[in-house]
Amino acid sequence: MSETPAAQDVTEVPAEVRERHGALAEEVRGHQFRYYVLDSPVISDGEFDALLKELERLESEYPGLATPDSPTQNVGGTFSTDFVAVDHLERMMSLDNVFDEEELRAWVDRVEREVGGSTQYLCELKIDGLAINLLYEKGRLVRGLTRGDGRTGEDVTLNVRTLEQVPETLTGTDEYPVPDLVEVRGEVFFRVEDFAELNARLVEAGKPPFANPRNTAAGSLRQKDPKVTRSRKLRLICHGLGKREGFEPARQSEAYEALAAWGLPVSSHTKVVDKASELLDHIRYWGEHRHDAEHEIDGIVVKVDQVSLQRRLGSTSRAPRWAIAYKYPPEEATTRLLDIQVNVGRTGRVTPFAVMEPVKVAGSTVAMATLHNAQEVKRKGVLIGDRVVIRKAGDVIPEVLGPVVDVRTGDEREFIMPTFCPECGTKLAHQKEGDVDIRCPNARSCPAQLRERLFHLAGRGAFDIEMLGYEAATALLESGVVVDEGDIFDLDEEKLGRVELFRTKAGELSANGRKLLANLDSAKDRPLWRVLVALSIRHVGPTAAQALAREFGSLEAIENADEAAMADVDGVGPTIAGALREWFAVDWHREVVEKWRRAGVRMAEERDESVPRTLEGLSIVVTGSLNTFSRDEAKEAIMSRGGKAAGSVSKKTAFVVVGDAPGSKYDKAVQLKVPILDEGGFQVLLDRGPEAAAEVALPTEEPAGE
Ligand SMILES: NC(=O)c1ccc[n+]([C@@H]2O[C@H](COP(=O)([O-])OP(=O)(O)OC[C@H]3O[C@@H](n4cnc5c(N)ncnc54)[C@H](O)[C@@H]3O)[C@@H](O)[C@H]2O)c1
Ligand SMILES: [Zn+2]
Repeated sequence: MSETPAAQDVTEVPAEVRERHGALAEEVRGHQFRYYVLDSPVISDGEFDALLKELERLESEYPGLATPDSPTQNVGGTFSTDFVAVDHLERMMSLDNVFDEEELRAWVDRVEREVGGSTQYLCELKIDGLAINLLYEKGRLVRGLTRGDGRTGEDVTLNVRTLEQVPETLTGTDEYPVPDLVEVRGEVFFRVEDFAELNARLVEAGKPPFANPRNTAAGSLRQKDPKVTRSRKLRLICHGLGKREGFEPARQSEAYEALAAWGLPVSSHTKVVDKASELLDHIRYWGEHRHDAEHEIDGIVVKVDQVSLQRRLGSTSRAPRWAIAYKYPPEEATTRLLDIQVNVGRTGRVTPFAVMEPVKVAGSTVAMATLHNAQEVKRKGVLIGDRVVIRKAGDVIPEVLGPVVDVRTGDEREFIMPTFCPECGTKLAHQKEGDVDIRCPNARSCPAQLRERLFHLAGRGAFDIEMLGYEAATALLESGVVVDEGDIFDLDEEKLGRVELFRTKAGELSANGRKLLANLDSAKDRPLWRVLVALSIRHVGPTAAQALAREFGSLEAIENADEAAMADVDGVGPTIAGALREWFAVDWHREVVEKWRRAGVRMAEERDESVPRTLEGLSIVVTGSLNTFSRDEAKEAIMSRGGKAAGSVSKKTAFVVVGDAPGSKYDKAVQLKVPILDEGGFQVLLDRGPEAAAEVALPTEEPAGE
C-alpha cells in the first residue's frame, strides 16, 4: 500500500474537502463566465488567481479531485456565446503562473533537468489583453478566432479585419517567403494612452468611463457590430504560432523575425538571455518599470527559445511546459466601500474620501483613498456600500476606479456632500464662482485648518520643528494655549505646562515639552524662505519661496513689493504674486507675522557682508546653461552682490549672461542692444564689477559688411 496520505480516488477524499473543492470550482467557473463571456468580472485578477491557486492546492493534496472538468485542467472555460464556434487547427494554450523568484527557479530547474543542461530563454512582456488566433492561408487572412476553451474559439473575423495592424495579406521576403498556411497567435489590447483617450471621450459625452483596458479590449473585439470595433483603437502584438505548413523556425525568436518580415506587429521588448540570473535581472527591471510599456503588463512570459526543446518539453492539458508567466503583484483589487467621509484641509478645501474594508494591493494595505471632490464621486458613480475596484500603481496613491455595478444589492446609498463644515459648523462655500472645490471659509479658527497649518509649519519644508506633529498640534489647540499659529513662538514653560500631553505624572513639564521649547527656539533662526513656506500662503511652495527670498531679502520687502515686480521674478509669476497680495491684505495674517516677529523669528536673509555689493541696482538676466554655475548659484552670485537676477530682458537690463543653448532672451538682448556676456565675461562681472565687464561684452551687431 502506498504511504502517501494523498487520496488517488475522489471517493477517498473526505466529504468536507470534496464539498469545499466543488464549491470553489463552481465559483471559479462563475468568474470565468463573467470574465470570458460577459467581459465584466466582479473580482480582480489577483483575487481570481488566488481562488485558482487555492483550487490547485487542494488538488495537489488530493490528486483525486483533479478531474478533467476542473478549471485547473482547462483553458479559459467552455461556454456558448453569440458567435459561431470554430475549431483551432492547433490547440491554443494558457500559461502556468509563478508568483515569486523561488517558484521561477523551481521552474527553470525542472526545464533544465528535462532538457539536460542550460538553455536560452526568450523573455517577453505579458500583455494584459485577450488572445487571438489569426489563420493565414497562402498569405491571405481567412479567419480570426478568440481562444475560447483552447480547442474551439469564437469567430470574430469581421471584427479582427477592422484592426489597422492586422494585414489582409502577408508580404514575403527572400529569407522568409510566405508560408502555405500559418496560425498566428497574438494579443489584442489598448495602449494606455488610447484607453485614456477613449475614456475622456466617453466622459465628455456624459457617459461612464470603462474601468480597465483589458476587459474593454475584450468587449470591443467581441462586438456584434464590427463598426463598434472599428471605432476603438485596438492594437495587436503577435507572440506565437499554431499550426504551420511551409515554415519551420528553429527558434521562437526567429519566428518573430519572420512574423515581422511578413508585416505582422511584434514586440520591441523581447530579449533572449542565457542564464537564469539574467532572467531574474530582466524580471526585476520590468517589475520596476512596468508602467514604461505602452500597454498594461501583468508579468513577464519566459519561453524556452529553441523549438526542438519546446517539443521535447511538451504541454499539460492547459499550458505548455516550455513557457511560464511570472506575475507581478496585482495592482487592482476589489473591496467594500464602507463610507465616504470628508476631510478639511489646510486651505479649507473639503475633500471627500473613501473609507474601505482594508485590502492588500501592490504590496500594501489600502483602507482609504481620496475622491477629490463631489463631481469626481458622481463621475465615478460609486455609492456607499458598493463593491469597488481600487488600483494602486507603484508609488502612486491608491485610487478608486469605480463600482462593480453587477453585484449591487439595492442597499447602497448615494453620498451627499455636506453643506456645513464637519469640524466647525461654518457654511461651506466656493471661493470663486466656477470653482470645483468647496471650502470652509472659517480659515482663522476652523480646528481642522488650524491643525493642518500647525502641522505644516512644523514640517521639513518649513520651520522643521520636531515634536510638533498632529498629536501635539491637536493638544495645543484643544488646551487653548495656542489660539492660532501666531501664538506658537510665544509658548513657554508655564503655558506648555498647562497641556496634559506635555506634563509628567507629577505635573511638571515633560522631557518632550522641554524638547519642543528648545526646538521652537532654534526654529526662530531659519532662512527666510522657510518662514514664507510656513505661512501657508496658497501656491507658495519651497521653489517660489526661495525665489522671493533671494529677490527681496526680507518679509517686509515682500509685503511691500509691487505685485507686478513680484510676478516678474523667475519662479514666481502672476498667480503666486496675486496670492501673496491677497494674503497680506488679511488683518489676522499680518498679526501672525507681527507676533512671530515680536517673538524673535528672523524674517530677513542674512547678508554675507564679506562680498562687496558691486552690482547694487543692476538687473542681470542669465539664459542658457553655464558650466561652472548652476542656475541658482548664478542668481546667488548676482544677488549677494546686490544685483537683481531678473527673469526677462528689457531696456533696463544691465547685462544678459549667455550660456549654452540660450533661448529667446538672447535674441531679445541683441534686439535691444543689451550688453551680452559669455561665461568668462560673467566671471569678470563678478570679480571686477560692471565697468570691467562692459569692456569684455560681446558685440551685439554683426560688423558692417566688407
Ligand atoms: N477577474 C476575474 O474574474 C477573472 C476570471 C477569469 C480569468 N481572469 C484572469 O485572466 C487571466 C487568466 O487567463 P488566461 O488563462 O488567459 O491566463 P493568463 O492570462 O495568465 O496567460 C495566458 C495568456 O497570456 C496571454 N499573453 C500575453 N502576453 C503573452 C506573451 N508575450 N506570450 C504568450 N502569451 C501571452 C496569452 O493570450 C495567453 O492566452 C488571469 O490574469 C486571471 O486573473 C480573471
Ligand atoms: Zn471649518
